[in-house]
Amino acid sequence: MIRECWSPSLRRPTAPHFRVTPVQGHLGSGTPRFRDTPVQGHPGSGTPRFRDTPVQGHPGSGTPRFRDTPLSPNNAVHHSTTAPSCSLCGSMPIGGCPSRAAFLPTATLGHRSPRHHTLVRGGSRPSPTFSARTRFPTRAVVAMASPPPSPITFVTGNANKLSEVQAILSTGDPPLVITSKALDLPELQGTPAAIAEAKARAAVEAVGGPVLVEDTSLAFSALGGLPGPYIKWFLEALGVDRLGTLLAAHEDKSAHAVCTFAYCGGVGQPVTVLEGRTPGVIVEPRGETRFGWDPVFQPDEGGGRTYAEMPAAAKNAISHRGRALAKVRAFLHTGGGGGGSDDS
Ligand SMILES: O=c1nc[nH]c2c1ncn2[C@H]1C[C@H](O)[C@@H](COP(=O)(O)OP(=O)(O)OP(=O)(O)O)O1
Ligand SMILES: [Mg+2]
Repeated sequence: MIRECWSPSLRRPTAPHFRVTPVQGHLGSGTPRFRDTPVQGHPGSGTPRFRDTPVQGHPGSGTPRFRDTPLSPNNAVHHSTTAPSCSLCGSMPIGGCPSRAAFLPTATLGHRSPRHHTLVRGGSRPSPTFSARTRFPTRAVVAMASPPPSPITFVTGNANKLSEVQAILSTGDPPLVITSKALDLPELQGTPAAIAEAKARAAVEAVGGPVLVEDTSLAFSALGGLPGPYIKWFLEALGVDRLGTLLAAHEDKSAHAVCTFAYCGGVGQPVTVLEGRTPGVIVEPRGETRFGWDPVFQPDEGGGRTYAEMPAAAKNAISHRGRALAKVRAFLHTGGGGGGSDDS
């Protein structure tokens, strides 16, 4: 079986730009996954973007590290304000609602850096039910076009990711409706595609319906692609100011940001993986320290600015996340997600 995806700019596709090809026997899942296989004429199709690399189970990966409790509609309204989040990586601490926010011990979150999750506005500790780490706006509803699969839930523990995804999907053509759920899913070691797929499988078990997840990498050319999907831990260990020291001994400061989305329509259904990437260089930090490694990543197409120096819309227009979401939108709106598209 081959599914085909088209450029998002084409409402009625006329020419396939890439194919989403099933791959068997990945991670012992028993069901095929799909990988995004470059074909003729697709930008960046010169080399395969995914490699099938066996992934070993990561200790403790079998279960989510944090539990979450579904919010009632009332809660969703109550939490409609912006939740506090880690100023460095965007992770959201317990109590996304400012009126109920509380401190969460750094160790509980697996964050070793004291700069993470230390500032959370007042309120008491949540009830034991909320051993999950966060509450945050759980409704990311935007205008609905031709409905892809019923509500798609974007599962992430990162408030900054969520807001970028909301902004991109709501302004895109066609717009896409998503809801969201704050869960910190287990992350395996392996390729970005393998990690994203495993996150999707964990997410679909937790949500029970169509889910979208993503995993973000920052790959340094001089280091053979590392930190890659492990950037989160390097960022936490070094802080954004010292991230560049990893390249101190190298002249080549080039890097690329990669966003790997994985979509799964339901429990037991195949996972589709779609990737966006943006090339750039690692520089001394410049701009607002708001989201992860934005201050040290200067995209080649950014006019000399770092991501952190760019307005949100400018970043989204060329970002790894924007590019990946363009593919996600095209995939879903051409019936790839199993929803009611008439494109055949
Ligand atoms: O556009 C971005 N600009 C700057 N930094 C970024 C970006 N996107 C992700 N990041 C950071 C967040 C995390 O430190 C690491 C990715 O790790 P990653 O596991 O994908 O994210 P996460 O754990 O925060 O959220 P999630 O619950 O969706 O896995 O890079
Ligand atoms: Mg993560």
